[in-house]
Amino acid sequence: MKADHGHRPDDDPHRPQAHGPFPGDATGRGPAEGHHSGHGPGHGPSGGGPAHSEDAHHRATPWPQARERAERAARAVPAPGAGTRRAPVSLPLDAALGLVLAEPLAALTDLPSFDASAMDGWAVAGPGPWDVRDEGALAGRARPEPLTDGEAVRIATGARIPQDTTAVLRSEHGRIDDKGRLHPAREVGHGQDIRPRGQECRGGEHLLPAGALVTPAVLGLAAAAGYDTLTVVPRPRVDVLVLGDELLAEGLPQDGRIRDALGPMLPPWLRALGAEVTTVRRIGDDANALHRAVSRSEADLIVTTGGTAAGPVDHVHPMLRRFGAELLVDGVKVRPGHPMLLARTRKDQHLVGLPGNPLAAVSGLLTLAEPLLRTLAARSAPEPYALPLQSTVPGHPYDTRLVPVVLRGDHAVPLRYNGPAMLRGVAASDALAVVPPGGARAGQEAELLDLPWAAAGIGVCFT
Ligand SMILES: Nc1nc2c(c(=O)[nH]1)N[C@H]1C(S)=C(S)[C@@H](COP(=O)(O)OP(=O)(O)OC[C@H]3O[C@@H](n4cnc5c(N)ncnc54)[C@H](O)[C@@H]3O)O[C@H]1N2
Ligand code: MOO
Repeated sequence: MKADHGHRPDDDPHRPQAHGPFPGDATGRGPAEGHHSGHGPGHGPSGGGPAHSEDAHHRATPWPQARERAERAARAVPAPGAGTRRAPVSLPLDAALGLVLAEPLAALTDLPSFDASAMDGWAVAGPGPWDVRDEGALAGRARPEPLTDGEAVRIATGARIPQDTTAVLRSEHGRIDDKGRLHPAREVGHGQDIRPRGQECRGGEHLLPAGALVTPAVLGLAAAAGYDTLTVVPRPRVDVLVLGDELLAEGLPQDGRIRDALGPMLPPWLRALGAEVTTVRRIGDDANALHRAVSRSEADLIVTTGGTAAGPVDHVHPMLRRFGAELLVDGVKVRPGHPMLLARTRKDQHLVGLPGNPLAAVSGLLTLAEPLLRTLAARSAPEPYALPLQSTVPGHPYDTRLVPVVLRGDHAVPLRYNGPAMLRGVAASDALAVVPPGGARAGQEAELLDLPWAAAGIGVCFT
């Protein structure tokens, strides 16, 4: 399929910009690289096979709707009670990081669970000066003896307050005279520097709602509130099937064969999107192997790469037909990545077909796999945000473009090397800018899709 798709981008009348630098684009564009913006189905005599006819283009879903459909598809998976969607699981705290609470986090105790000192100093009873007891109260010790009026006892931050304490005097605010009596350097208010039991919450109180993301702070709160395990929505399971006979797993590209870029890229990216990657298989251009792999898969989502177009060995559409799968999205009005697709293979299983061109595959990942996985994992959508573009980005006449950008101050700087077969731009980028049909001028705001590691760092988002 890779030898010749029969497309000739340069012939395309809808190509919005010739090769060459973007007007006003400081970063320019990669050498001799188009974004295939116009080699859409049915344009010109070399427009491709039947799957790429005018019809195919009309069938294609506008980009925003494609994302909504992917979300809706996940919402339509029947709830766990019906025996399909995976039931919530109880996991030790550290294993729950990055997942979503399946039930509200209710405090298992009052917090603090006893009246405690907020400062190092003395617990005092009544107005000073006070007689100081010999023995002090340290954090973590059992209940200290009650104080009597006019008495003080050394106390550490976090230690239990003796009964009848009226305040804590900070160590820097007290002075002991030569007779061993404690004098306040300033007035001490009633209850000062005492953290009363239940100040943060009462036992049973809801601290966080179901649906909250388990962050490191949530793990801390859960531990403080008495939890050893958390009940969370399990990660959706994803099987990745990499198609293409031309792909090499190692060494230098040679003899017309190229390195598989998606096998190494997709599993960690999918994990960053909250998935558990259960299988990664390279299955060449073998229609039967593809059929077998799909029929055996028990994953919530199957992701295939390549084979979405209409070449002689593009097996994804025929395989889906053979399965009687329901095509929910068959092509999207987005560049790169327009042949991407979403199908329902079973009532509790979906398939996202990513195009083989690597940046087109990224586009499909963010357009279809991200909303689907996010919704299956019960995570909320990131707040949409936009920044002005530092330079003009030409658009496709009808389709949305996704363009790698770096974020510099309050601007998004479009990157070169953004062609569908290139990863050089996206590898250096922080986000993809959503460029509407017709393009965007310098200074115009563009919606941004953050790459999952851009804000959080690799260590955080890949756990
Ligand atoms: N007649 C037409 N041909 C094509 C059209 C079209 O509209 N009409 N669309 C083009 C577009 S756009 C894309 S994108 C590709 C999508 O094709 P497939 O999904 O069938 O992908 P392949 O043909 O298998 O591969 C395309 C390209 O990507 C390379 N590739 C594939 N897998 C990998 C991988 N794992 N790592 C690195 N590179 C990979 C492959 O060698 C090809 O060069 O179709 C166009 N054709
Ligand atoms: O331009 Mo294709 O849409 O590379 O994905």
